[in-house]
Amino acid sequence: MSTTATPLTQLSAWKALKSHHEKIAPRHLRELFAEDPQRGTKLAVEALGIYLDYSKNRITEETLQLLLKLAEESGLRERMEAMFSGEKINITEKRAVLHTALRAPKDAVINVDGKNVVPEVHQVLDRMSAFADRVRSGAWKGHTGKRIRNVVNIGIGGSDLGPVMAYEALRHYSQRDLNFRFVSNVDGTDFAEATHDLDAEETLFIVSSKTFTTLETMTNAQTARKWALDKLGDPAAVAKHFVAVSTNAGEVSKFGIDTANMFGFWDWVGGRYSMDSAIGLSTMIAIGPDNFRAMLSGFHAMDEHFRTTPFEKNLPVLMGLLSIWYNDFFDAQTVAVLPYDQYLKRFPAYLQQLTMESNGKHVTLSGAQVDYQTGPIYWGEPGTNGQHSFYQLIHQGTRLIPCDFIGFEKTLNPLSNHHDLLMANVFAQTEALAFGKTAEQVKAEGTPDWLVPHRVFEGNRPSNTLLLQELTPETLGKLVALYEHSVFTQGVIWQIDSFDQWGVELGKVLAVRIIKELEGNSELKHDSSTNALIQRYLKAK
Ligand SMILES: O=P(O)(O)OC[C@H]1O[C@H](O)[C@H](O)[C@@H](O)[C@@H]1O
Repeated sequence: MSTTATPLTQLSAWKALKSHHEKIAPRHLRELFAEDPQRGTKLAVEALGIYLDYSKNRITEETLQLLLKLAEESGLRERMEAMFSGEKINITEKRAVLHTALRAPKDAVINVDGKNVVPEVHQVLDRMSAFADRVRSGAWKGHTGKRIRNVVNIGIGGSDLGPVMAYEALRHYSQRDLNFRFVSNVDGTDFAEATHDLDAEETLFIVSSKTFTTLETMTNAQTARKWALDKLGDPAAVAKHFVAVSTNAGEVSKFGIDTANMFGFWDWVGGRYSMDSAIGLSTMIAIGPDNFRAMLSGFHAMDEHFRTTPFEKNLPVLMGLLSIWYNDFFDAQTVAVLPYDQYLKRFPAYLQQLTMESNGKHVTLSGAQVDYQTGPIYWGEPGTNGQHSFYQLIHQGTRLIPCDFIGFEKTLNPLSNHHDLLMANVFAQTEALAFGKTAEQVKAEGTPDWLVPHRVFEGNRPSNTLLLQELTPETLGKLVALYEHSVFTQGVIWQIDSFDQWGVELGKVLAVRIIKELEGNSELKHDSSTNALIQRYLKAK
């Protein structure tokens, strides 16, 4: 694959956007809405039951045309095809990027190095389904003959965030007589608190790690093994209480898990794109194979939408382009993701890895230093909690924070008027952010002059509103894939490798060196700060 492209800032659409931005920056959303009474429905798209209202963005028709031209000039269409067809677009690791194959239908053909990967994907899904059914029905017994009541997923990064997010998101659909826990942090507290009330005879550990070498996960897995064997006595118990999810059969056997109890995946699945591979085993046990497959069909529907829909109606492309607009032209540093659904409470955390590990890059595919900003910081909390915490800064602070509001037309828990109150807040927040409140309006309310400036809302603060029908496994699949492809769109435009994560390495290597120093008496050869910190810790130990 060629890595030489016209530098981003030399593209004609980029240059045009630069000067266009000067025209748009002083314009207020109040004026833009006043100029076109249809704006609120014109700048909106609906696809796959997802309604994206992007009218409350600081854009005009011209902005949109220029952004769409930027996507064309960046070769988005070709790069998309390269990804979907299994080209090795992760150039620094020489790997294909095929999370889309994980949700492809059985009869699809997707070749990697001349081999169709789809049959293997479905074989693993079938094995997962059979296993999940046995755990759910109680047919799978622990070592002492008791049925499994607790499922503990041990993993970190992509081997944790997807499973936790999906479990929380789809809790409504989960089998309620099974408990699910997630252990990720190497801090012993995480394991201790997750297991303190569990009976080992009824507990199944899923050790999830793509590489099966990750320090945190291996440490937690060893601790789990000891915890289980201390209570169950017999090393043969491992076979009934531990299964592995990994690409590395060798390390799985070394750990003592029979590869018959291993569910595999492939190096063309990135960790942060792996929740619908075998890494989703805990999700499948929770919601059942049929619901899991419904989730995969949601992912697939969004894949097809992304691949086949013209850019101007393409949800991930539009969202990706809007993110570029604020990040690169307005110098916005962050994006707030605000789901108005308690079940999506871990969605912002999940998105942090997806977006920031993917697009937190400072060189282009050819290794040149970029001279523009790449991935913004993603953050957020579910509404309405965030409103009583950090929204103050979004409304009246000095920074521009584009927001994604996510709401559902129907609730899964219709208690009195809760859902109306929740949704009223979504609509009120986006309205307040966009239109604010002028000094005249504040004065007209009888506010004393000295207080007026404090109570003025400038407005002109942009947001997207995503309105979905109902939170189902299928909808979740669509929503996650929407963000995956938005991240891809942005990475293509920035000309970066969105699929490696070298930035995680240095800290890991240094930690390994320091672990030895904490255990032994070796001489400390760090800088004066690191030396002093380590010495202080060693003294107190
Ligand atoms: O699944 P594992 O191999 O254990 O990796 C877990 C995580 O750790 C790494 O450091 C990467 O930064 C993540 O992308 C990955 O998801």
